[in-house]
Amino acid sequence: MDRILVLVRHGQSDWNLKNLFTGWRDPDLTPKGVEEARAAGKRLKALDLQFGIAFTSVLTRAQHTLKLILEEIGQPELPTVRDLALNERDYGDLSGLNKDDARAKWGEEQVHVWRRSYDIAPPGGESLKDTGARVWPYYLFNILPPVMRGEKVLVAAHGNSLRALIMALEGLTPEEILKQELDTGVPILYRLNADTTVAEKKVLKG
Ligand SMILES: O=C(O)[C@@H](CO)OP(=O)(O)O
Repeated sequence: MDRILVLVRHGQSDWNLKNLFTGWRDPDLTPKGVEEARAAGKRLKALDLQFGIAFTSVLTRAQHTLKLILEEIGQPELPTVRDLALNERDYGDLSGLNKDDARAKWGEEQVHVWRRSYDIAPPGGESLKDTGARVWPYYLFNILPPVMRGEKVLVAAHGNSLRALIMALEGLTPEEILKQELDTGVPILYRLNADTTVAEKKVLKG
């Protein structure tokens, strides 16, 4: 039996383009982001996967990406669950600020720690560890069961909520997850073993 899980970060958002901390704010995709999402759909279509269920966050950029992928693969009516457990890491007080302005104000090093450290949260926001504390149980109780039943599962979410998920899925250490960057609109296909560990990982880049 195939146990297939596909993770995809949303296409470029308006605030990715403007270089703003986004978190739980809700910008839509740019035209480039729309293209990235459609291209992701085309790459998945070429694999001829019939998905059984999709999961996404409550944020527009992830839902829009999912909608475009589902159109491309010819499954626009796929049952979809939306949950804020999959939302982007909450950037707290940094939300809406320009990333270069933040570096000028607080310094390169501090901003890097806020963006990529495992357990240091930006002021008023979540660390990756905090994000994992909501993503991991959601994965275990909601996403993993259909995968293990053989339904192919598609998850459209965000850079840091997916980094948290990947950390658990691949058993990465806090040091290893620091270096993991996810491209917008690039699906990652996992095939799982019967014991839920990863048998195979493919990054579906154009
Ligand atoms: O702004 C955000 O919410 C995220 C993702 O775009 O940014 P970062 O690259 O700092 O994790």
